[in-house]
Amino acid sequence: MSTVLEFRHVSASYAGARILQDVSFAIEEGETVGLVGRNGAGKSTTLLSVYGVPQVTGEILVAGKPLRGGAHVPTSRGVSLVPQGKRIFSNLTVEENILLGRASRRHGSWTLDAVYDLFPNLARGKGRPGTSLSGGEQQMLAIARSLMSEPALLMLDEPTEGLAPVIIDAIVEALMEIQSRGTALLLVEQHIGMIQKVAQRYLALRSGQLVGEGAVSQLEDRAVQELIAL
Ligand SMILES: Nc1ncnc2c1ncn2[C@@H]1O[C@H](COP(=O)(O)OP(=O)(O)OP(=O)(O)O)[C@@H](O)[C@H]1O
Repeated sequence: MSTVLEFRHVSASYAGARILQDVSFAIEEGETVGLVGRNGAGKSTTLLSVYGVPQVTGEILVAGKPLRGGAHVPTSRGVSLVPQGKRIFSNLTVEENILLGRASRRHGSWTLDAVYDLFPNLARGKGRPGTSLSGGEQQMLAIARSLMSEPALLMLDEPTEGLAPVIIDAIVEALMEIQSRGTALLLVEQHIGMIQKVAQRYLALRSGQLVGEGAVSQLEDRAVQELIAL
């Protein structure tokens, strides 16, 4: 099995303030990993480190090779981020927003038809402005856009934040479908239930340090819950 993303002794800071400290982990092809921890633990910073948003030391490897260069590099090598806040463009239609994801196109099976099969609501609203969709549909749109780059690893930053339970169920189902096609997922979520449904393994951050990792079944353990203060 090969590694899609690896952090080796990664530290990250914003304007000299250290946020992540000596974080090391690896994500294998096709697996789903939940990244948990309380507010401010450094979960988003971990995802953004792949794009060089904070200042990073240590080594980040994508598909086994060290990452260097511009922000497009992770995407062209198979890592895509669905950011917190979705970043849907209001001046573009739903379909135009989806097609933006093709900028770094690799070979694969995520065509427009395939993402419309996954999210039929997007097909029905494809001519509408992206931001006219509901919050849940905009989240689906952000996921669809990322899939167009044919990621080997899709990273999602709190994809269910602020969504109703019925929409969360639809997102869970879609993530399971994406997973069944062999895409690895790195999922930042406050909803532990969501991680338990979708992920096989968890990584726990506290104050910028990796303080635990293991099978998701261990998230029930009192000791683990106390560690990450869920
Ligand atoms: N652009 C930035 N400049 C300076 N500090 C930042 C910046 N972004 C995040 N931080 C700080 O880094 C720390 C970690 O934030 P981060 O967003 O990674 O945490 P998180 O675990 O994702 O939390 P949340 O669940 O609240 O999103 C916080 O103290 C935050 O204030």
